[in-house]
Amino acid sequence: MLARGPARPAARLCYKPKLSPPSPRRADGIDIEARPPSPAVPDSSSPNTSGPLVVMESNEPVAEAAPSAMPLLHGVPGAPSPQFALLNYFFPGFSVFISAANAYIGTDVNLYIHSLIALCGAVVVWSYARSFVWNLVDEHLMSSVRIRTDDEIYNMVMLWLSKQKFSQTSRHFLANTNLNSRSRFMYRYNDSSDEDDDEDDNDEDEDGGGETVGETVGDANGHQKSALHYTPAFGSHYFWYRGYPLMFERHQNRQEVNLQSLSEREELSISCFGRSPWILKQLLVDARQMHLKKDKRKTLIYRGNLTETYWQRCMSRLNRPFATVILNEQAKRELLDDAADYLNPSTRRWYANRGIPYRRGYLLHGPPGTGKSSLSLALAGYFRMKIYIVSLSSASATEENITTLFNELPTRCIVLLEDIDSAGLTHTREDAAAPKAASTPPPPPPPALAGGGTAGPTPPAGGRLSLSGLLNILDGIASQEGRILVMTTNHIEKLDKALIRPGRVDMIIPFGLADAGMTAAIFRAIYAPYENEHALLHRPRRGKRSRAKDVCGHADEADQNDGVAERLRTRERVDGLAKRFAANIPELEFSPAEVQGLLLRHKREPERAIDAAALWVTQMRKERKAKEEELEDTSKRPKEQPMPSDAEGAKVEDGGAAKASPTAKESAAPEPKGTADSVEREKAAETPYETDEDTPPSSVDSPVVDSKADGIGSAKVLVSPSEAVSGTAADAATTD
Ligand SMILES: Nc1ncnc2c1ncn2[C@@H]1O[C@H](COP(=O)(O)OP(=O)(O)OP(=O)(O)O)[C@@H](O)[C@H]1O
Repeated sequence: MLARGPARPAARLCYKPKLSPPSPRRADGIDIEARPPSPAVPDSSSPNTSGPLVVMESNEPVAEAAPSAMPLLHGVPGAPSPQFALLNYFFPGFSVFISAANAYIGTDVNLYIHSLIALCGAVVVWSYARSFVWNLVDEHLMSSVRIRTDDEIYNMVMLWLSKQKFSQTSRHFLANTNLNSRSRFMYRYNDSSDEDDDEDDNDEDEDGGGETVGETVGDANGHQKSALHYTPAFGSHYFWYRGYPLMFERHQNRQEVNLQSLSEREELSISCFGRSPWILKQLLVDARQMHLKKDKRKTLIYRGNLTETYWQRCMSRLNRPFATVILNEQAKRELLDDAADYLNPSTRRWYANRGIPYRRGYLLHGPPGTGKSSLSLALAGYFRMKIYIVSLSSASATEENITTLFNELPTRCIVLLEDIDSAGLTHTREDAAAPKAASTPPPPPPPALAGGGTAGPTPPAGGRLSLSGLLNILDGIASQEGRILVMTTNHIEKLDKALIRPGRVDMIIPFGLADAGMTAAIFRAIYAPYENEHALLHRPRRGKRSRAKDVCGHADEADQNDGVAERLRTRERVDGLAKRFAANIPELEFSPAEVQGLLLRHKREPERAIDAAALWVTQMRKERKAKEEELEDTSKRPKEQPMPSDAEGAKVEDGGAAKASPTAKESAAPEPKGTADSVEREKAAETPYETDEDTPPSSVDSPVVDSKADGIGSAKVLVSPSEAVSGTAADAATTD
């Protein structure tokens, strides 16, 4: 449709020539007009402007709506307006946006360019101003604390955070199965067994009605998987703490560019308003207490890493109740009283006033498997002390290393030196290396020491710890005060008098083989039901399936309804059975550990344990006899055979001399494997199965070697396959 008329001559005069022929896209890429060129539009260059004006009506609005979009208004035809070009330069795609707005909304955004530029400027200025003001506020009106991953406080704060509501509800969060720092500086404090804590945490939550923190998941077999903990993601998070608004920030520390993973490079900070940081300190105290509470029911065990000379936290065990260590009641009471008196805060001053070094030492001695380590652990748990174990028979146990370790000990702790007789301290290295060492008793201590003097034998070559070195570490002038030293040995007679003189050892506690009373007590400890477990006894024999269920800890309804009365009845019955069992075991012939081994094979069937006792005794005796004969053969052999090679000698030199001493129990001679007792004796003889590869193969029926049941020391302990599934029953029964 064409129109002729004088309605808008100016518009036509001005625009038509420039729009003809209209181009869908200009040289600068800006869409101006999407309409097809109109053949009726006269050429602007044509001088014939007086001719009839034929204009497409549809072009009119374009001519009117476009002026601001038309850059030629500003001069050079086809050139974009400066603002337009600038915006397009800084915001690629801006022109597309403008065109789209033009085409679809009919709005000319160019009209608002100035406003837009002003807005952008305002935003930039605001962001700068805001950060400037915020920095000022932060610096002068706020307090903050930074927490790095290489300090234990990180673990504490993370635990605390994971229990806060804002962590639970945060939309951006990190899920962790292990909250502890991965920093290599911190790794030493980490404890793989802490995963077990989840169960305890949940218990506490149930008790205290606290927030749900971890979600421990059990599989069909009742095995617990690690709990999930949620902590706020990287960035800033705001929360309320004791009525104060606080800000938690989690940063990635980009300056530390190394091969560590992301979580190792993070840093936490918590800020509060006000110039006083007391609320932050309060928060840290809370976090610390929560962390300590987590370990409240645990005994923390540290092991001396002699290569890198630091104490490595190797595990935490539920406190072992003192009552579960079967020992002469009077001896136990005396030990407890003595330790309690020593640890009393006023005692330290008492010692200091009299110039007496504030130290206490106990020596526990007796045959293997009689409860020495168990008592040490129970003592640590009773007084809530950490236990530090160091192996003096290690090749890296030099005087310097041990001194460094002892200097790092906290003031209140238990230091455990296990099997001190086997540390090779009573003789020089040269003596120990002598080929006869494997078959002859060690030489008597040098005369200088026999009288209790502190001068030791010649320091061994290679920097190994000497007796005098150890004595200096234990109570030399530079040695630390405040700790309790516990030494255990199977051969008190081998120890130098200097080592066990009063002042170094203040109480000697003997442990013995099981008498009737002990045997009955062990029986009761295993079969008596505890409040937190369903009765194991007197279940009607059921199908395989239901028995398997019990093993996995699923209590059936009847078990759940077991009341106090039933427990009492069961205990009475167990008492009677215990007496019967004790009557079947000869007194002072077997160690408590050996008796416990037998019972653990029938841990849900006390009657069967009683029935099996007689046969077990016969087998044990047979095995012992066979072992003694082998031992005799072995002891005769050196006379007929050539001397051992250098390599064998070196083994003995590495602390093996005492282990190879020719007593029936401790002989290193090969023995038939496969029974609990033979493996127990392997433990006693400290057969050096250091790695899994070295572990002898075990059949289904034979016990397997696992980490030590009492969790102390690196020595291996023996558990039956069923124990391997459900844990050490005796120990489980004794947990609080
Ligand atoms: N007197 C005891 N009371 C309770 N349990 C005992 C006793 N003796 C041994 N046991 C049990 O036997 C196992 C081994 O005990 P423990 O390690 O304490 O013996 P030990 O005397 O330290 O042995 P070793 O001299 O070989 O180190 C543990 O599971 C422990 O529960």
